Amino acid sequence: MTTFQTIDDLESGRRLLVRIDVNAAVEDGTVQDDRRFARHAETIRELLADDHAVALLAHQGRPGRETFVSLEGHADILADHLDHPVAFVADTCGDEALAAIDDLELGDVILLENVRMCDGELPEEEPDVKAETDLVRTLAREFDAYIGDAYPAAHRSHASIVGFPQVMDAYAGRVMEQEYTAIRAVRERTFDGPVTMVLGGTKAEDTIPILERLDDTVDRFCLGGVVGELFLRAGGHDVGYDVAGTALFDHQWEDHRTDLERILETSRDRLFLPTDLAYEDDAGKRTEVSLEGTSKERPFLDVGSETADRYADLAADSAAVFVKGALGVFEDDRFADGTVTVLSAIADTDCFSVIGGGDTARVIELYEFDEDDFSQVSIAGGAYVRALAGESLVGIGALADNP
Ligand SMILES: Nc1ncnc2c1ncn2[C@@H]1O[C@H](COP(=O)(O)OP(=O)(O)OP(=O)(O)O)[C@@H](O)[C@H]1O
Ligand SMILES: O=C(O)[C@H](O)COP(=O)(O)O
Repeated sequence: MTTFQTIDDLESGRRLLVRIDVNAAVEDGTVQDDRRFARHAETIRELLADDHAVALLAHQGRPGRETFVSLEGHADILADHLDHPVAFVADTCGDEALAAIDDLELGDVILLENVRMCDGELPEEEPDVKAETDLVRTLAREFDAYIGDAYPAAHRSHASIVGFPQVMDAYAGRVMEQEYTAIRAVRERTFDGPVTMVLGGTKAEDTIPILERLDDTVDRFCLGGVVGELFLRAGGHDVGYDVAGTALFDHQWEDHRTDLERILETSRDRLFLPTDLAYEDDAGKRTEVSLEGTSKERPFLDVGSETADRYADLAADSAAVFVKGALGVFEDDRFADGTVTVLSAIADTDCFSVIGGGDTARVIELYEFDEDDFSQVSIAGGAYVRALAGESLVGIGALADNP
């Protein structure tokens, strides 16, 4: 078992650099979901109770995307959860940040600007390369210790995840510790009956390794969302094309076509694909169409009800169900039916269930599911499924290697 120091091992009254992950859905510049904030607030609250000074480091979105915004609003949300001031600093490792860090006193919390605005944070590189970045070299000397709490980003070999533990005393925060322990326990379980995985969402790069690596654990994969459409396209159907300028489909098709076609060929008996899809008609209403009636001129935004019912039956008949990624654009309630139907079936049975995905976990709140109806809800997406598939996460490895 991987072992790392946790915040239980910290002496009180230290100056701490704490990497959290409050990356959230953002619309028109505003954060739409506070689940990750609530979880990290637990770690920060404990650190404050032990009289530490806390500087938070976090990211939001990726350069070039609409969700790549400042963390100013995030500081307010965090302060609400903590019921304690969180001062936002509009700089990450320049003079303004260093001045704010200099002023930091025990019991204070500051949030530094989006770390992905800093040179050196991206791209993914080896930890020793990341340790040499200006970001790490500059901030490391300002603190007594680094706390790695960003479990949802623990699969990314970025400077703020793997660089600091190379050069600083490092500890896991509560989110890192709890999510790691919970997924590890799931991996060790065996189930008396079929195991089903519902895979949707937008990221083929997260889904493809799961399909390959969970081959002997999962008996059936129910596919939907953008990923499901890409598989349908690999099977020769007229879906999975960029028709609304999103660059969600065609780029992923170019990058992953060979894998999609190969997996479809080799795992056909385990893959369940949509047999109908839903779209917005000219009157703005949800309309469903069977696969024979699809056209590449139209965006599909959800699986149809025949597919949703079939997936719900498979889930209800399972000993365990894992969910990653939504089956449709659930943020629009016209296209939430697929995801909500399947989650309702899972909630209504007593199978073991894990719901993961930073966006997907939002469905629970938006559609008023009771979290207790699921065995576990992870705030992570890519990290959760990689860990479930037995991959080691670089962010965990970095904390474990810390002397
Ligand atoms: N057909 C579709 N077209 C466009 N977007 C879709 C479609 N189906 C699902 N989505 C979108 O997929 C998103 C969830 O996918 P994502 O890959 O971000 O999954 P996640 O695992 O929940 O999150 P993360 O990996 O970021 O933690 C939702 O916001 C939903 O709107
Ligand atoms: O939301 C996530 O999955 C993590 O914060 C990682 O974000 P990324 O996929 O942009 O690296």
